[in-house]
Amino acid sequence: MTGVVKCGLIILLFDAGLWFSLWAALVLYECSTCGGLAGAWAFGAAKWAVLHVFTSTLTDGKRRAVLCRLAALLCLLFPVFESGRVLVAPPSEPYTGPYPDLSVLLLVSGASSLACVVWEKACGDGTLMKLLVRLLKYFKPDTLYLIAAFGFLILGVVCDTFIPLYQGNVIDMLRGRVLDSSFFSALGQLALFSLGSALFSGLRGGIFMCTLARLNRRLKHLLFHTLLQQEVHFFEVNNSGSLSSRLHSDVDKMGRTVALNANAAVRSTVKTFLMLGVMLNLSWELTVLTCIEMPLLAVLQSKYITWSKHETFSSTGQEMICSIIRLMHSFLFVKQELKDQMQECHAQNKDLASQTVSGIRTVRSFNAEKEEVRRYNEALDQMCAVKRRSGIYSAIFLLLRRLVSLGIKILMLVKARSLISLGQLSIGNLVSFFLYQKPMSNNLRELLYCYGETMSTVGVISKVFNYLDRTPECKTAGEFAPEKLEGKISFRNVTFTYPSAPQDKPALKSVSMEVQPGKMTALVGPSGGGKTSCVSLLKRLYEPQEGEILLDGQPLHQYSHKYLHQKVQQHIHYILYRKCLYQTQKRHNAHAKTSNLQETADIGERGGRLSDGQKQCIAIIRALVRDPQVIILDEATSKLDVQVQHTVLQEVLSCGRTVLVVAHQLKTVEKADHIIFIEKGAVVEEGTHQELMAKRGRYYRLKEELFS
Ligand SMILES: Nc1ncnc2c1ncn2[C@@H]1O[C@H](COP(=O)(O)OP(=O)(O)OP(=O)(O)O)[C@@H](O)[C@H]1O
Repeated sequence: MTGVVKCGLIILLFDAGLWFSLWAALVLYECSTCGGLAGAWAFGAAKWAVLHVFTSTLTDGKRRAVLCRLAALLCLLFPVFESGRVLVAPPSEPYTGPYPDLSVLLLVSGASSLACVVWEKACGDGTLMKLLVRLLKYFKPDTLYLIAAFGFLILGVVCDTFIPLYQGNVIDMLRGRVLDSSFFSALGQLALFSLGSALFSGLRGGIFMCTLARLNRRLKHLLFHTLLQQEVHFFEVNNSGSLSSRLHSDVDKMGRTVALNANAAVRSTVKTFLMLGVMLNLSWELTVLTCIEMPLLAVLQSKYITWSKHETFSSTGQEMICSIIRLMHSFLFVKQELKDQMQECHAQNKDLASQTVSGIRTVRSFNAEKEEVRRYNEALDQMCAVKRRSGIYSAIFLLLRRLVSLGIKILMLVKARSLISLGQLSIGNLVSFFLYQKPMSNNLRELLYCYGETMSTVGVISKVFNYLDRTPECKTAGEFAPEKLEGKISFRNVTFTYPSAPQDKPALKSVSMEVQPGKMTALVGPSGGGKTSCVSLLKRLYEPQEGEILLDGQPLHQYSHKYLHQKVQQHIHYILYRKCLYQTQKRHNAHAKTSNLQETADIGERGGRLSDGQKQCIAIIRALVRDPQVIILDEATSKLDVQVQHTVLQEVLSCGRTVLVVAHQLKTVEKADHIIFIEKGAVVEEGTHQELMAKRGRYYRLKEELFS
């Protein structure tokens, strides 16, 4: 048992002692009255002062917020409740003050402890509250909608609350000899409240849904925008699946949690208090019996949790108090856990099926159909097992819940019989009470469910906020955008290590090279030499750790982002829409000459119905659409035949463009004005094809190796 729980119990006992002292004094001095409401408040205030000192002594002066809250509740709940009761439903005899009543003591102690536990578990270290407050700020543009929705919610709840009361009144009137006019007026009021409830609930629901849709749109837009600002390395360490899940399911979930749960929590809280007031007014004895049902169900639930973890009903020997403390937190959590598992299984199954279908060519070539079916079967079995567990859970819990409800109902009927025979309760009142009982339990259950749901989204909300708060780790672009660009590129002592690679394994080591404007320069070398890394740096996908890259003598990062990416283009196999293809086709006749693509042709998903050569043609021509001054071709023509390669290169080299070619086919680069040989991240040799062949160095040997 934790120290705080021990202290809490001692405070509860001490408070009970103070109550008993008051009652003993009343008996001793034969007082029939104790100052009425003023007496209740004076007793509460005096008790608060004593409990405050006692709590400080107990905790050696260390202020424990939870214990202070408990002391305050123990002292103030009673006078607040009594004042409300006397003001709302004045008793027939004058109120005498704090009277000796054990049920009052138990009720106050129980309600205070429960409130503290719920507060402690719900707010904990304040993380949840901070996250929720931040999330609520995103609702700011919809403040008016929210005010309207909550207004309708409260009106709907008030109407809802009075329906059973009027139903009971109408039933009472059916039995007695009452005037037609009173009967019809009660019926009219009942109809009015029912209509009001339906109308306000409908309006509330509609406005909440609209607000939620607007919030989702806002959050998704913001998150998508933030994600697209991140550096490339971010996308290397976060896979696309998890980012897309953040963007879609997580944002939906967090919006839904706050909007719907806040809606449900406010509705249930207001309803609970209103109903509790009416029920206490009808019969406090029956109300106490009703309130016992929920904690009992919670105990059953916690027992089930123990059973589901150890697969046995045997007692774990845990102390009762500890399990009660954990109770509120764990209530409905098995269900939540199973729900999470089920979602995970769904996602896995979906992922597996879509991976297999999209990679059907690979599956077929490896004759892996049977293996894929087996894997899918395994995933389905897992899903079945979770569903079975969930089914067993539901069946057991439903049975126990029904038994508890039945037991409580029998007790209530026995008590109601004696109250009716004593003339303290009418049949109509009893019917009203029963009509309140079920919604009351539902409200409490809904409150706990909202709490569970909100707790389960803490992780989701903080993950989304982490992404929203993330500042990209790349240099911000400058504003430089000259009218004329020659296209001269210089690498000066560039050293670069990929963020995800070990620091002692640089991809480029002190690379210095020049790409002359209006000329074709080729980067060649063995695989993994560093050619693509040069291209990535030129496109500012990464920043070099040392050295600099200049474009027409200006550091790359000084250029405006838009300008740089308009003027320096790389062909990329990035098939988006067919529309894009035909825009391209209109501007470049070369497309018609090279790709043989018909306007009506369906290119399939991600251009799956195009040949590799056609894809390369489209990629090059699309890069040309923006009329760049510098064009990068990284293995861009490897799938084209010699004739088409020639047409494409002619098109690319027209208009005095600077062309940087990366190719393994040395035939392609022979025509280049300048060839740079890169190996192990360093420039090994450079010159024209003839110069390098005459030199008989690495270029010559690579060509010989390829030829042989
Ligand atoms: N995203 C990355 N993260 C970490 N290391 C990388 C990454 N991309 C490339 N590398 C490493 O950097 C080195 C240079 O790779 P690069 O892609 O530039 O070579 P390349 O010459 O273009 O090879 P290829 O001709 O096969 O395309 C290699 O050792 C490679 O493993």
